[in-house]
Amino acid sequence: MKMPEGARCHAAVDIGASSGRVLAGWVDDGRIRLEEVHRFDNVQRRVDGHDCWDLEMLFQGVLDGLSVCAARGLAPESIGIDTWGCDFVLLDEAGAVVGDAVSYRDARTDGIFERADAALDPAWLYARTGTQRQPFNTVYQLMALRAEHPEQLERAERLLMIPDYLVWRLTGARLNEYTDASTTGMLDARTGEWDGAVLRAAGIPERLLATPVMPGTVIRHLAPQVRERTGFDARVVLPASHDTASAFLAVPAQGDRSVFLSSGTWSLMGVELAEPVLTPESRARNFTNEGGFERRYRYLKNIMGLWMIQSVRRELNGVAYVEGKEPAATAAARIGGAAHEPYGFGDLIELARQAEPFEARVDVDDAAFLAPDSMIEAIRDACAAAGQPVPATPGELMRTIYVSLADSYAASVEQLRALTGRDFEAIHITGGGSQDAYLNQLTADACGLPVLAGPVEGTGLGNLIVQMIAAGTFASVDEARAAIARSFPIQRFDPAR
Ligand SMILES: C[C@H](O)[C@H](O)[C@@H](O)C(=O)CO
Repeated sequence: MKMPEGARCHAAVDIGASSGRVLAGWVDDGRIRLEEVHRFDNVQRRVDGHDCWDLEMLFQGVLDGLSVCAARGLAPESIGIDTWGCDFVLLDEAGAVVGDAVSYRDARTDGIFERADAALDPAWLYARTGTQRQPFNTVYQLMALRAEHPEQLERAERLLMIPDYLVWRLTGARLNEYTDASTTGMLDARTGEWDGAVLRAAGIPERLLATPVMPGTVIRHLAPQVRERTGFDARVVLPASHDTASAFLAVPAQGDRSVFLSSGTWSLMGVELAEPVLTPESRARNFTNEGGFERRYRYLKNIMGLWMIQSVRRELNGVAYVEGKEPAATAAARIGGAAHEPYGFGDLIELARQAEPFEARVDVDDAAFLAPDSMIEAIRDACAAAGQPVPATPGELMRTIYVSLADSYAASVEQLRALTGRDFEAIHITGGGSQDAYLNQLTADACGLPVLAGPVEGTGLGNLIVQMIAAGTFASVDEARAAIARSFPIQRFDPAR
């Protein structure tokens, strides 16, 4: 696709748990155009007994992508970065990284609630922060770090979330962006400021954190050494740095009768609200109140998502999730996996279809599925423990995941109705998972609502529209969403009953 002369180009750096992308985007004749200019791997490695992100690899991937933009004549006027939430980097006074960027799936927070709850009463914490209870929330990761390496917290001067860290590498600005800060479990949900009482109770030094900066803020130009490497200059603008915040912005819905589902490694299902919901009922259902663009709230549930499918696929294909960890092989062999290797996602969907009417259900939100040595065994064990049929083939295993995910979506929609008092007309699914027609149909059937699938580029697109709003191309999120609706195909799935 050729960018017309005079079009204003922006670059979205969008990094997920297994890969990163650099997208160039512009508006042409009222439609948003996108081009993926670069894709790079995001690999975790074992460092000192922990699963860690490779920060250098990520930063080089960003620089490579920006250089490709310039080489293709798509030098952007602004750049925004979004990534997954909860994970962070510590810097010392001189700007050296302290410790490692440990992944949220690392075992350091196993059993953390037993160790943390006395200091951080869960009901008290939820009433202040409105953050769902997940062992990998930044606040719990920091408590685990303090127990293992108190010297690191003492040495550290600043905490940057992963996108903040990359912004710092690009510009030299050390800041904390608001939407990603809201995944930490340390923000006051009402004010959007760091909650001093929570920080003190958790033993986290307040000096680590700076006043959260809102998405849409223009930060700085690229640092001189970065400019030299990329071959152009640009402003770095804060998008909604948490990828889920960006994904929700890209949902082409108007009004408040839609459920949003950002479908990728996680399934993030919820709605946009003007105020947080901090009630005991909301806590009991483990809904989270994450911060969004223009202080809107993303009221949602983190559902285990396509991670279960990705993990089974890796296991069947004998691929390790973390470099340096042996992939589990025996479980794949037990269900006849090796016979068909390598499996693509399309193969697995087809096998699930062929396994119908097999049905077994697991609670996809069970912590047993967060980072098991073998996802295949974890699912089979959960079925056996619940007296369900135990999947014996890759197809039956896939059916179990699909049916269980659709059930979990249906339960979340019911809970959203009860907790928000809203009635819903449709479920909008964005992200890579929106391409899975099999899951879309199961979701429509289980929820009894039409599914509107697309755009596939949820997170990157949301990143771009905040840059476009900052540049004055769109006057509002509603205007940008209307442009998304006319720019990308949306596929409809009606419930069978
Ligand atoms: C830790 C998860 O990645 C996070 O909670 C989720 O919201 C996300 O960032 C999905 O990409």
